[in-house]
Amino acid sequence: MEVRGPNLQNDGESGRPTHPRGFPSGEAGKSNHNTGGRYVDFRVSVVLPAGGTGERTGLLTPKQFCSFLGRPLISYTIQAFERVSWIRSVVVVVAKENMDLMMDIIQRFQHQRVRVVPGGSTRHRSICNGVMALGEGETPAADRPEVVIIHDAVRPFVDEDFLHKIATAAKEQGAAGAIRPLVSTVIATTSEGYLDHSLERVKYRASEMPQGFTYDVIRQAYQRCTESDFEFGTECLHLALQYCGTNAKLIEGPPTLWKVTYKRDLAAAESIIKETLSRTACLITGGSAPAVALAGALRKAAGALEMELDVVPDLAGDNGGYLLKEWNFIQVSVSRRLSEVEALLAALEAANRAVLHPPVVIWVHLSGAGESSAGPEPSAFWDLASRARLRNVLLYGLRLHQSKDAERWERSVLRAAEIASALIQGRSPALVGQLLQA
Ligand SMILES: Nc1ccn([C@@H]2O[C@H](COP(=O)(O)OP(=O)(O)OP(=O)(O)O)[C@@H](O)[C@H]2O)c(=O)n1
Ligand SMILES: O=P(O)(O)OC[C@@H](O)[C@@H](O)[C@@H](O)CO
Repeated sequence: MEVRGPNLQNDGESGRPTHPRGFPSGEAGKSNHNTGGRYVDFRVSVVLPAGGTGERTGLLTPKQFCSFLGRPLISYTIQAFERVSWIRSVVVVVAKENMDLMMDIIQRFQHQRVRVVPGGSTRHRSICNGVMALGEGETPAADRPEVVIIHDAVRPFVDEDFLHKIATAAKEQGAAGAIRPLVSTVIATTSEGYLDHSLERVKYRASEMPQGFTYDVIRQAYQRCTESDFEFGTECLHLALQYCGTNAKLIEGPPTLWKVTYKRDLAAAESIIKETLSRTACLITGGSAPAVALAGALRKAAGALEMELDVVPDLAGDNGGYLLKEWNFIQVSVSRRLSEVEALLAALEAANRAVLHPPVVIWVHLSGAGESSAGPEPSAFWDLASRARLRNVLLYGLRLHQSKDAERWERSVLRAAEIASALIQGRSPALVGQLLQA
């Protein structure tokens, strides 16, 4: 039995899944927006095993459902994949008793392209259920993934570049896996608990996730493996080699690929999540051409500052998910009126998240070339920011005058990106309500 999340549908035109931020991915998984221009020309789906109980944390709540800033760990992992527009679908595998909880998380955080299938008594059984779900029933061959990425749901810090390396290598080699240097030496023990021998550490690596496989390889591996594999195995790469003769390409991954296993890992994950909160923002254009043009320039400038901007025209429909997932917003207005940013503040209040962590809102007033660069009454903006501050929202103002001189305009945009990045990183109460000039 599988349960489909909301809108597990295509964009209605091209048959491609829509990007979770409300605009379609390019052809055949080509990305056409802020994913660094990465794309693949084959179909990729993901299986996230999340059916465990997390015994080693010592907590009653399975670690994948432990929350940080009001959001379960698994939601952060799913979003890491949602940001990758060339991934067509995500299958989350959870214990039967957690299916409703998982569906609630998908609905609440408006995750797209996600479906939920029941797990098994072991990790391999859960992964197998996820893999089989990708091709079961009447799924036409043309809709089946060509590559399946398997990634533990409790490894939330995975980036698109590495996913791209794994998926590409899996397509070429049949299988690919992430590895990391060993931190401790591996030793073999005798049955009496003494040292038997130690392994030469330089010859070994830790097998991590994500891993990638062609769909045929991983499906065949699970069709052929034994009950003992299902019960005691921990390595999908081994199954591919043992049962398909497919030797995985091993790719050293970044240190961020670690798995949340013990209670201390949850504290580390929370700290990293908080630290990365200031590296993304949702930029709302309001749909006007000058604002959309500014958004593109700001996104490029912000990228150089290691900040990722997701650009949307508004927060209607699927984009409403930002109110639950994003902590930083940039509202661009070509009018001096504060109505658009007032609407954003009202939506944030309705989402009621500020008690956990103060969201940052930067109102950018873009005055057009040839117009007066006068902004709103400073006192009106100050009053609005003061009211927002009472609701734990940090509102800053930034005025940007569109210059006809291309070089001068480019410098202004870069300065605006630098100021926005500094405001988001700093979250300074002292600058709340100020109308800064880029
Ligand atoms: N029957 C299982 C067991 C594990 N997993 C998933 O496999 C991933 C890695 O496994 P692990 O870290 O061992 O998770 P747990 O089995 O939950 O941890 P523990 O061994 O401490 O109980 C986790 O996302 C876990 O939810 C799964 O889908 N189905
Ligand atoms: O064994 P556990 O279930 O704790 O964790 C799973 C890990 O073994 C697995 O994620 C990697 O080693 C790669 O296979």
